[in-house]
Amino acid sequence: MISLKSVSKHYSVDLTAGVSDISLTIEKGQFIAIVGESGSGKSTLLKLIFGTLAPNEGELTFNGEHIPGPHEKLIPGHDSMKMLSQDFNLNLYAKVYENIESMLSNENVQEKKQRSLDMMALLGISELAEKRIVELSGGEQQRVALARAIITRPEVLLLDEPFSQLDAVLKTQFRADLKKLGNDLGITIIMVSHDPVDGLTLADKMFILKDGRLIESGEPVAVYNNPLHIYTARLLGNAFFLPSDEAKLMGIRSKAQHVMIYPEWVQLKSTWASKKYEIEEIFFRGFYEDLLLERKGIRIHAVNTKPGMYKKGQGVQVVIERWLEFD
Ligand SMILES: Nc1ncnc2c1ncn2[C@@H]1O[C@H](COP(=O)(O)OP(=O)(O)OP(=O)(O)O)[C@@H](O)[C@H]1O
Repeated sequence: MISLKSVSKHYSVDLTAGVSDISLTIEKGQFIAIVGESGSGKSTLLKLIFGTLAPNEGELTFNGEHIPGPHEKLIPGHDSMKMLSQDFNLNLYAKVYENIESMLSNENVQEKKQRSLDMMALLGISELAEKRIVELSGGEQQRVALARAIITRPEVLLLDEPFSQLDAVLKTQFRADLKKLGNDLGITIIMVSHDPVDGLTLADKMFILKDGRLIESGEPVAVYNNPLHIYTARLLGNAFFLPSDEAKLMGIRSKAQHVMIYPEWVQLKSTWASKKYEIEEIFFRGFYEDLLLERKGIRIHAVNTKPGMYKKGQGVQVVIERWLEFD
């Protein structure tokens, strides 16, 4: 439904910045995460899709029709899409329900009221209806902004760093809200986030950007477990990398330059293939421990899901069950 063919956008001040030669498709109802390090072109890509930036080259279509750029429309931004940006764009001194209702036309006042009530109920903010925006917390404001964005039933919701204002608890809640909304309303959601966990937990498909280029894409589980690039592995997980000579000392034979291992691939168990390591440090992480293990001067990490089981300095038998090779 959204299609980009060889799309490039370069900013005149810096011709290396922006995005280059991006081709992709997004299906109706998909939850998409655009992930990449800072400056990789995530926001640029989002604005191109919305139509608030025009490409220098290539073509963008929505349901088969050209996406008009900012110079082709009186009010830039596609009519069937809504962008929820980091500055919530709320009327601070108006009440919550007024902020939400103001998105709808006055043609049918009764329907307008009902839709606004339904939307507040859906997002769990009904009890805030009569409060003014200035009286709300950042997380509550974010929900009102989301209600405003989706009350007009856009086909596509674009989110630029939607969790930036939220603490850990609210973030988890808001993630769940978004996932539910996508499912319940069938909205296509395209989210830009610098936190890979957002993409891994929410997205049906991830697009990985590096230096303005789309270097890989796919379902989160596939991209996480079989990244094509070191960059992606570094971005998505707590992967650690060993040069092949060090990997050899761990019992891993590889012709590639680097071996990449996720801590969860390191198993603490004794088999014919296990090697002895010393627990150099234990980092408590709540429901699990991150163990720093050392063998012949080389350090690796392991996940221990039974905190308290091991002591610092203890020797343990370790099997590295899986690794990936990169040149
Ligand atoms: N209006 C602009 N004028 C000039 N250069 C720009 C402009 N907007 C973005 N850029 C440059 O284009 C590149 C990509 O920027 P973009 O904001 O798309 O990246 P991003 O991945 O969203 O970054 P971040 O995670 O830091 O928000 C960066 O090098 C940035 O400096």
